[in-house]
Amino acid sequence: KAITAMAKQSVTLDVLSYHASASLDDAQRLRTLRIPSSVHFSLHELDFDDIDMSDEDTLAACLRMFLDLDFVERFHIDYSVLCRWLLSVKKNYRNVTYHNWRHAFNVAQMMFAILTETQWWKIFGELECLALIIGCLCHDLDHRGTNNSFQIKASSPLAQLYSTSTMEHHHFDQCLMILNSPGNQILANLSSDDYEKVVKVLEDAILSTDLAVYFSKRKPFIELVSSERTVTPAWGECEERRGLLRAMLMTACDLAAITKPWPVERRVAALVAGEFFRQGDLERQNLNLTPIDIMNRDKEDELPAMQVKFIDTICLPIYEAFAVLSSSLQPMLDRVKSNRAHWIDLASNE
Ligand SMILES: CCCOc1ccc(S(=O)(=O)N2CCN(C)CC2)cc1-c1nc(CC)cc(=O)[nH]1
Repeated sequence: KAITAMAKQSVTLDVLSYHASASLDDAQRLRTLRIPSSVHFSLHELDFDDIDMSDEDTLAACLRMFLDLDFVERFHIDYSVLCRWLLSVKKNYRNVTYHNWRHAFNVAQMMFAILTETQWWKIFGELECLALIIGCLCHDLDHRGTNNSFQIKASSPLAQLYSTSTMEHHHFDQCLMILNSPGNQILANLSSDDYEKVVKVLEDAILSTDLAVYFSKRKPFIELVSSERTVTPAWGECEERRGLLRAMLMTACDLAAITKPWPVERRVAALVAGEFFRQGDLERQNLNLTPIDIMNRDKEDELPAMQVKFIDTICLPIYEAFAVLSSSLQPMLDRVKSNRAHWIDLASNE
């Protein structure tokens, strides 16, 4: 108990020292920006690509999402606080190859696009939509570019704090810390009842991005989809069904690069590979371990075959289920299949 408390203390100090709130003039500048429309930013598009956007554009696009989902009015969010909160969230992503601010931003945009294109925002209601968007923006906060098994193998301070879903618990911790930091409290004007509901949904959403949790929830979700075939208004009254759909939505948005046009998928896969290979290097150098294949630079030419396995075992089941639930999501499934064909092509050319 004492050890855990000390570990928490030392990690918290380490994390607090890292936790940086946005500077006042950054927030002031963002505050005075004119915010273009969601059409200008293509925020409703399922094939969205952030490559041509500046960091400032991504922040303006987040403000646009909050404005269009009516969060600012409905939850009386102070606009300056929202600007500072967005900057603080962005600042607490590290400069790693893949799990950085751009990844979080893309996940949030995909959530916005799916909730609006399917009209499922009506099923979840404003509170749960607010939690989902905040959850997407915060779901990988302070990621170090290494996965849960690395934390355990390195017996990192985070692994001493959380033995399961190690990183995801840390991302949630960081999310709460920023939400409770002075000048960043975007939920300050929620009733305590609403605040508690948002935080509960937020925790479930962020913890759902651990693929281990996805594997445990996927079977009941697929059974629900095959019996229900569509999301009816009745789901609005069923906490269990909404919880399952929220969890699957987080995974679908987290892995959505696989559903994007080939130029996007191949670019993002290179970032994922870069981060995996760096972890493999760390495992060799620091832990004196031989990395698993996906993180082993020496097996780089097997990457296309790995992507095919990733698509078959993890991606196709969830995007097939979503295409059944809503025909507006069919283009995502179609692109997963065409990306699979590209990876097969590259795998056979080795
Ligand atoms: C691109 C570099 C290789 O990337 C992969 C290699 C293998 C597998 S896997 O499905 O076999 N599997 C996943 C679960 N692990 C525990 C064991 C390995 C997944 C990926 C992959 N993951 C993501 C999510 C971060 C994105 C992405 O594009 N590709």
